[in-house]
Amino acid sequence: MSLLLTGISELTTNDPARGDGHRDRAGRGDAMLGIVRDAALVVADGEIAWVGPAAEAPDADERRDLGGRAVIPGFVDSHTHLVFAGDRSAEFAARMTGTPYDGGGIAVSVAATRAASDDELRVLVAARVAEMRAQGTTTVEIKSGYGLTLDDELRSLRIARELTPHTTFLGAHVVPREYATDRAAYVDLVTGPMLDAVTADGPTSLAESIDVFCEPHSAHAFDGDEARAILTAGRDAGLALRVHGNQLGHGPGVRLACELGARSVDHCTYLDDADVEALAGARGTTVATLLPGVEFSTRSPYPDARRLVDAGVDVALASDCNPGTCYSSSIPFAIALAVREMGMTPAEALHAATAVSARSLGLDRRVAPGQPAELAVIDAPSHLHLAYRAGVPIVRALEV
Ligand SMILES: N=CN[C@@H](CCC(=O)O)C(=O)O
Ligand SMILES: [Zn+2]
Repeated sequence: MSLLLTGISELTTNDPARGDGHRDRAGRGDAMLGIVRDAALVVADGEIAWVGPAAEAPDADERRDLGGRAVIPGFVDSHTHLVFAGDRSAEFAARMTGTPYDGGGIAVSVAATRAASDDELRVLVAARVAEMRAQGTTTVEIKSGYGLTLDDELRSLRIARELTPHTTFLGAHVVPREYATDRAAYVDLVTGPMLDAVTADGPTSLAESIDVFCEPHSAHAFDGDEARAILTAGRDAGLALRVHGNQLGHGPGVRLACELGARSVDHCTYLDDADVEALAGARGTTVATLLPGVEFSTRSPYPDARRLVDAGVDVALASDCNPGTCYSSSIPFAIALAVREMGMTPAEALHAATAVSARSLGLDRRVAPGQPAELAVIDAPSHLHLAYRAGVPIVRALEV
């Protein structure tokens, strides 16, 4: 069964070979979006079968007129912590009156998550994924990290795997309270029995990647040496690497991620020149994933996306949906913050939340024949409205 979608005022393909590209007043272009105006699309068996100008569209079994709306690739949310129970709204309220974030609240979510049943967690995670889809996210990465025992980490990954193939083992989220006086024993547990169990049925059977919260500015997180041990063990076990780095202050996370060939280093809030140079040198391998919902929710300075883009760094945007630093699953919110607060153009922000975040998961997010039909539709004629109409629910996954 094939479906012809017409009435598309603007189709973002993420294929620079398409479209003519436009420049804004500062000379910044949108050629990377590969925009086709007055476009049509044919979808068959869940895949894109044809893309082009409506005037040249072929016939199909069914037709649907989108009434002059814009169509974009579905958002790829490449950084989330959806497997948790409870919330930390009181911690958020305290931050708004000056209490700084230091990662200590993660223990509260660990306790609530351990206490929840499998079915309770399953219902919570499924609802969060549905909430994301209703806002245009069609692909999601989900981390473990609120279990922090072998059994609780495994069940977090199993539940996440029911909803996405893009799962990440984050046993090294923080050192749990029961190991506070013997951090080395916890690193041994993560790099030994936990990692063995995660990869027991084959390297990527339960987790695609391993991640670590590398943050010397938090007493709860891991320093550079601990992070190196965790990441090299994960790499030796066949997992791709992701890093939480440079969130609360300058630190070794970004350079470690670039050195070890991580797919992504996330946060990148505090960067010195050497970090930016390392990221630019790692272009094509390591993506800098910015999470502006975190700076919003922790009252921190926003990362300087303009500096990174101008230096030639691959910059992605993701939500970091989690109960502590950002309980927002909204990629349109992240895009609006990136444009308003971080110096990205609307085109750069959309590209970052689709093509570049996809690359950080090893995916191709172009709208092209043969690609999965992972699309979103905007109740507006162009992608500019994503940031322009901030806070208004105008984008959703396109059901085809
Ligand atoms: N920084 C570490 N992990 C999360 C926060 C988790 C939490 O506070 O519950 C983050 O990406 O910001
Ligand atoms: Zn995170």
